[in-house]
Amino acid sequence: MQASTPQQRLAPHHELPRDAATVAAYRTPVRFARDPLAELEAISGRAAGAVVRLNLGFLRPYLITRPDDVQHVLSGHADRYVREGMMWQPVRRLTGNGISGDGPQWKASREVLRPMFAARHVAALTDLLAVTVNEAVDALDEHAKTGRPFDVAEAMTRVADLALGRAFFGGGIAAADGDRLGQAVATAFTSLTARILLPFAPRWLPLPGDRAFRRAVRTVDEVMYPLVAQRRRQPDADDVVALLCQTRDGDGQPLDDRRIRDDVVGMYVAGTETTAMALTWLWVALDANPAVAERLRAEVEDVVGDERPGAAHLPRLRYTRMVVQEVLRLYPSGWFLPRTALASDVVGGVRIPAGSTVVMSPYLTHRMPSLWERPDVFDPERFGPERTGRHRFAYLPFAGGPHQCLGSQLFMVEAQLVVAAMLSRFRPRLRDDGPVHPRAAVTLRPSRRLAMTITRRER
Ligand code: HEM
Repeated sequence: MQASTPQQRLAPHHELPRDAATVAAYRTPVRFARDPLAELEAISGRAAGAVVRLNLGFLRPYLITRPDDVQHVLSGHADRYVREGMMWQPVRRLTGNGISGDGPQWKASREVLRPMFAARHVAALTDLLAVTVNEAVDALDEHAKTGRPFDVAEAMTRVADLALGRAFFGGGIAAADGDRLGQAVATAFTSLTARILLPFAPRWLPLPGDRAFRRAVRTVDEVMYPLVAQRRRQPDADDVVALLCQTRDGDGQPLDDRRIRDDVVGMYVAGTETTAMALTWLWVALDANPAVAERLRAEVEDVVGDERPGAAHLPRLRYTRMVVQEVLRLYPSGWFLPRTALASDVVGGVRIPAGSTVVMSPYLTHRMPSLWERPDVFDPERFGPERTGRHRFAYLPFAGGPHQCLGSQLFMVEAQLVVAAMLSRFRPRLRDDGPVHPRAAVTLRPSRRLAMTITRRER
């Protein structure tokens, strides 16, 4: 028998599972509370891809960043990990247990919803999206006339709300109800922060934000249920609510009102804030990278010129697509993905006991120096056609595995249209109000308000 070499003895697959090194993040509570992202980035940098356990005092999640390990949890062994605990429990009080849940109810919802996001359907939706985006960007013209700055995040939220609103509700929702729904969902989300940060607080213990949350959920119901009733009376309408009203479940039964309400709200929650924040970061990235902005402007000029951007322009807006992909690398709206382990497991050589919380973070994986050359540099060329061979889970703004985002194609189309509509009409500039960095909320938000001024493009 041949003796093993030291390298063979050290090879990870020969090692016995070990306990994770624990990082006492609670020892630096002030730093952690002030800027959890920066702390997590520092911890992830020191761990260099190893699975570590964060001791946050009240919660001790395992942090998983290496693509192989992320793939293990999200895809290869996804059946061992569920969306329970941490942020999921509170979110579900808004969205119910369908598409944003897990288990059989989630599966049934996913099967019903997936065909609605197939390429064929997205292509059919593109014209509607183009009209919506063009209208929303037209509305900014007043700022070009007056020179008055506007809040970028608010403007992008409006575009995202309108776009998904039209796709989901067609003309079936009055503008005022659309605004009420958008605001209620946003309020419900922000008022959940305390519940998300204190996942073990019992339901009976009042926390800040609880009342606002309950009010917001009531508003969501007041808008949604009448809408479902209306669509049941108009079965030929062509939008997502109408399609759901016509759908039968696996047993051939129509979907009940509650299920339609839950899945539409679940998709709305998943798709609006994420889109709005990604579009907001886009302008931050362009402002900080004038050479990229100039090349983008030239592409839009060349492809769109004086026309109104639409489906026909999209295939040629190649650099635009690369820029959007790079925005999602540095600023992935869905920056953390928590799961609960159903059974004990071994990930990256580390023992994960049953019941543990594990957290994957596209934000951290996208910034690992072992995966990305000069990870802090904004460089759309990373997504050029010749760049292949990357690990599937090195880049995961839309996650992966069975819960992979349903709206990724819709988002890419919308983002290309927004860039093209903005740059074919305006020259945008952010007001210089000092540095801005990502702040961790349910999505990745800018650390301060961002004021934009626009002037009309000279023809
Ligand atoms: C920049 C835009 C977006 C980002 C970064 C994003 C990101 C994500 C991520 C990371 C997940 C996986 C969550 C998990 O694994 O627990 C997800 C799921 C989901 N996303 Fe998106 N998303 C975006 C836009 C959209 C849009 C426009 C829609 C439209 C409806 C949408 C609908 C969904 C749905 C329904 C799920 C749940 C899928 C499931 O669990 O089966 N997303 N998204």
